[in-house]
Amino acid sequence: METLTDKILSETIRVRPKESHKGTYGRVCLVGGNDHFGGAILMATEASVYSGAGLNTTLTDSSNSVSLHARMPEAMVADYTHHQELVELVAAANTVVIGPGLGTTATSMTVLRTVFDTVKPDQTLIIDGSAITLVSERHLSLPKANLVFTPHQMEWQRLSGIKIADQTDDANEAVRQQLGGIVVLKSHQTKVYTPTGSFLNTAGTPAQATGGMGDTLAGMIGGFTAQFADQTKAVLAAVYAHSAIADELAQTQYVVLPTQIIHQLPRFMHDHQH
Ligand SMILES: NC(=O)C1=CN([C@@H]2O[C@H](COP(=O)(O)OP(=O)(O)OC[C@H]3O[C@@H](n4cnc5c(N)ncnc54)[C@H](O)[C@@H]3O)[C@@H](O)[C@H]2O)[C@@H](O)CC1
Ligand SMILES: Nc1ncnc2c1ncn2[C@@H]1O[C@H](COP(=O)(O)OP(=O)(O)O)[C@@H](O)[C@H]1O
Ligand SMILES: [Mg+2]
Repeated sequence: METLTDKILSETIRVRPKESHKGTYGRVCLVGGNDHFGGAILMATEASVYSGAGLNTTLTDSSNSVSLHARMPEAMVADYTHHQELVELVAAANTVVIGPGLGTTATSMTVLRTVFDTVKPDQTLIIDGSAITLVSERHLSLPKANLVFTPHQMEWQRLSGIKIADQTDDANEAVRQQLGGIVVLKSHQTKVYTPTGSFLNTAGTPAQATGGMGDTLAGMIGGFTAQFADQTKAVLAAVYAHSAIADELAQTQYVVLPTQIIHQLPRFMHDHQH
């Protein structure tokens, strides 16, 4: 297993060409946030915006619309129960993030099915949080797309059937092969299983153990994959940057909040562009 270092940042985060516009930096569609978990999709969206994705649209419960706009006028917002709008916005995206705060109700399931039925093989689909739980419990078949799963250990237990104590590299990689795509197995030492090898993230700190930290990572992976061509490197760079920023902040902070990581992103990416 390879260890992730700063190198992945300079290999991935490109100096922006002068001749470019918002369309150059990708469209991200973020789907989630029910009437109880609005904060999750808010953090995912903010992470994608601050990572530099050119256009960001959030599909969520209508009760989250005002708070989302108030925090992030940069993002567009639509109601995820409007079927046609959901289909059109998902179809127009380069990257789709589904799951942060989506919940596991009948509405959550309808939204997830619509997204799975709409995505195409050239799109990147990040499956996080409740979406992983729904896929596991309802045995949903997965769409053909560049799939990125971002489970924590309990969500991986649900999805893979491997108990946390038995989550060895060989067992995890075997299930990744069945699923296809990339698996970001989140823990105090996150491991990323990809078709081209496995990677260990030694960055990160217990100061990160706060609700919303994974929602933030999902949004960052959205922003990075929409902008940077090599999808595997984009995922690895997002995973590393998320923890490396937390390590910087933890030098002087007891806890690091997800939104604090988000607000460091433009500065951190500036310092590591190549
Ligand atoms: N502000 C918000 O709106 C928040 C919404 N959230 C959303 O809530 C939904 C449910 O997600 P949860 O993860 O809370 O619930 P889950 O029930 O999926 O997982 C949490 C359980 O897994 C256990 N666990 C074992 N190993 C773990 C590990 N390495 N990391 C994390 N947990 C581990 C925990 O102890 C806990 O019992 C998701 O859609 C998520 O996006 C959470 O992200 C919390 C914040
Ligand atoms: N002790 C820890 N050390 C390093 N990273 C941690 C630690 N605890 C949590 N994290 C990181 O925080 C994130 C938690 O993700 P997740 O459990 O999905 O959070 P949420 O769903 O609440 O947003 C992951 O990226 C994980 O690696
Ligand atoms: Mg999570």
